Amino acid sequence: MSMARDTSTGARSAAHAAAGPRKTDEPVIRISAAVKRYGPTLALNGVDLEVAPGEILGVVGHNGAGKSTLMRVISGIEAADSGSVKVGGKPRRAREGFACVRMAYQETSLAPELTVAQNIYLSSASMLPGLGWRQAAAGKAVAALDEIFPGHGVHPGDYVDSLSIGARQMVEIARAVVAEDLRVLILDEPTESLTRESADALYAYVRRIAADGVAVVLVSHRLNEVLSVCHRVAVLKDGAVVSEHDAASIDESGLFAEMGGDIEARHIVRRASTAATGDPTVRVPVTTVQGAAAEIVARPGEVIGLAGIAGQGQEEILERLWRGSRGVRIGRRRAYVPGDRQRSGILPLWDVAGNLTISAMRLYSKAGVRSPGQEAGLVGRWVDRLAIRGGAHAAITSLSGGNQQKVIVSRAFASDADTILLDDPFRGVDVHTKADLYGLIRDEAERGRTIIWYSSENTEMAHCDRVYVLRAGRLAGELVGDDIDEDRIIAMSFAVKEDAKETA
Ligand SMILES: Nc1ncnc2c1ncn2[C@@H]1O[C@H](COP(=O)(O)OP(=O)(O)OP(=O)(O)O)[C@@H](O)[C@H]1O
Repeated sequence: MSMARDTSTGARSAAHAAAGPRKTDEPVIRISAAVKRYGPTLALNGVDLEVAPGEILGVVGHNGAGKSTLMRVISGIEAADSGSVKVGGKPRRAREGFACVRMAYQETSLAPELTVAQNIYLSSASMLPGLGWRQAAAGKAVAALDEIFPGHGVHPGDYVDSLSIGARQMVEIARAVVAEDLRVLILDEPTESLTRESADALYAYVRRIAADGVAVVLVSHRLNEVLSVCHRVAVLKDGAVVSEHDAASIDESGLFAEMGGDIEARHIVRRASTAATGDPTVRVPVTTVQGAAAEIVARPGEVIGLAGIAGQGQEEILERLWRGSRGVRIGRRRAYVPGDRQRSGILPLWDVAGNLTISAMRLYSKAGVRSPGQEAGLVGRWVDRLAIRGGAHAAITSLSGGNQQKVIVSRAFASDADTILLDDPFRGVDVHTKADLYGLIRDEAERGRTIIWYSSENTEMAHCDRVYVLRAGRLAGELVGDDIDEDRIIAMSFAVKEDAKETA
């Protein structure tokens, strides 16, 4: 169960002690001057990159820098418009792409209405028998999941749609490694939805296969994880590799600076609420870990955090608030920002403007007649405010993952909601943008809005005025103001003896 990121130096030195790239071998990936355009967007602008067998390469860069595009080109799903891309010394074959490259996607590529085993079959049919494929696929699925994520709890007969976002991510990774001749494994933001234990298990697996000679390319906004796990890091900016480093020779600040970010933005600047006033307008009855009746409350102008180990009831509280379930008190004007943009976030057939204004349309129409001018103004303001790369009229699906998430956040804040519910909304958003979003949350609270925010990143909770820590669906304690820090949240998430004191 996850709570925080592994920043331990122990993990880092262990990684660097692991077998490294095989310098004597030919690079397994060799890219020079790769260019890729999507209409007017130059997604790759002359990429040069080499990766050796057994090497773990980190690729970092801001939202829209071109990371996912580069990964699609390395896997051969898409061809570069120009330049040379070779894997295993050979160019891409039009239909197959690069057969020895497998990729686990940021947005899982699984078919939601099929089972885990059926999904494994779909992506690995060539290595499974025609007769008895069902059992063979189930066997492969279990073997891969057991090897990477011991104790995963996923059954091959489970329908993907019924799985949690974390379990789907595990299946996505397992699907990728079931391959006949795996020489390159690409992991695109693999840990955004994983618990800390699962992330650790994944990285242990990555080190094992790298030691066996598989090249691994890890794309992540979690710079601490990249530095812990990778041998080398390439920084991508505006579609080009602007620098490459041995992981041991650079730190997070250095990488961040090269990505083009403001280094200060990484540091949490707590801004205490000055706007929180009056009686609570939001009330949710809960039970404490000792079994007593209690309430989670929020006032206008407050930023309230829901914290603890993932899956301890935080999302259920948001859902009760969103639905206005029995016993819950909340105003009618409320907006919800999902973390799972694939399942409940984007409207894939609409453009950015449509996705952004859907909740605010009522505000900009008179007697049912819409006002395109006002809507365009609203969209323009939010596209500028959050620097949504792609602009108002781009198809939402053409945006990078992080930019799609910005649109969903904007949608909620652009509405007239006075309570905003945030369900771990910043997955896949780069560090710099996150800092902007923290500022946005605080500004909107100052305007009198109530923000209720679940985050699986405990460090983010320092932006809240008060934090409720949950354990096994119950309230384990409350932290206020400067007392909110990761250590206390973790202590409350696990504490048993101190419960009486915490919730007194
Ligand atoms: N299919 C597509 N159609 C049009 N534009 C695209 C498409 N895919 C990517 N782009 C554009 O190419 C640029 C690079 O996108 P890409 O997804 O590679 O960025 P990224 O670095 O992976 O971002 P993130 O960190 O947000 O996932 C963006 O401006 C994006 O809007």
